[in-house]
Amino acid sequence: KEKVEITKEQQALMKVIADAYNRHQIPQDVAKKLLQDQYSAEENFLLLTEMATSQVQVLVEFTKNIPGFLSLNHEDQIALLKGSAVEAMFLRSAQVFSKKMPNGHNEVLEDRIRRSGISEEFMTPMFNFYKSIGVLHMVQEEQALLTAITILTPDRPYVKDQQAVERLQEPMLDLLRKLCVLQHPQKPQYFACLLGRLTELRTLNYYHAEMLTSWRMNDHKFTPLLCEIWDVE
Ligand SMILES: COc1ccc(-c2nc3ccccc3n2[C@H](C(=O)Nc2c(C)cccc2C)C2CCCCC2)c(OC)c1
Repeated sequence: KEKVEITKEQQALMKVIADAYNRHQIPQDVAKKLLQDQYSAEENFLLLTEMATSQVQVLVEFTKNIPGFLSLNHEDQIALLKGSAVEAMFLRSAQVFSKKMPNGHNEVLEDRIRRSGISEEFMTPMFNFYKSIGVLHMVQEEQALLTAITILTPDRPYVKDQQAVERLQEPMLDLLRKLCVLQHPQKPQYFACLLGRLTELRTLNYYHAEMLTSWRMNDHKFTPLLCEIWDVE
């Protein structure tokens, strides 16, 4: 039986990533807001663009705390952020969706999201992903590492020095693997399962632009930051 040990430097890395992740979180209040009222498709779209815009801003702050990220080539830093922002948004949404709330609130939240204005065809892939994340019951550290690993994906479009990104991603993967063995000893496949979620996450990239342009309303307005990050307008 392999004895898994987290080294001193891995403990330090975990602390840096977990602290940065906790510091840079949008409050859960979007779920509370959605539970309070049933908004119109227009109001929901506005809420979505506001949430997504602030999510990109906190993602940049979180990424700056990833050891070594700021020493990457500057164009590559932009390419990594641009390439992972949508996935980080869905990963964050999945985490918010999976949070256990008082009786019936999770069902109300799902219903509000189903009727938010998003078109029918995208609900299945989106909720399938949310539920596949939910059943994993990830701890904060795993969520933080998974977000860092998503950002540090070497084969994003336009990344020039992929090796440099791999060198930053590898220690995160190694640490996450150890954490999974220690946190979920009864689930030897847990680490592989987490990485499988990242593959599922990439498929949502293909849908996101159409999810937005097909939102049940006319004249979809986006912030300049979202035009940069989302393939819209
Ligand atoms: C591109 O299309 C999307 C993306 C995300 C969601 C989404 N899934 C959610 C799961 C739980 C809670 C809220 C959830 N959201 C939106 C939200 O704000 N996501 C969110 C963001 C954007 C940043 C940070 C953090 C979060 C949670 C609500 C925006 C207002 C209408 C209802 C969805 C979505 O739902 C239809 C469609």
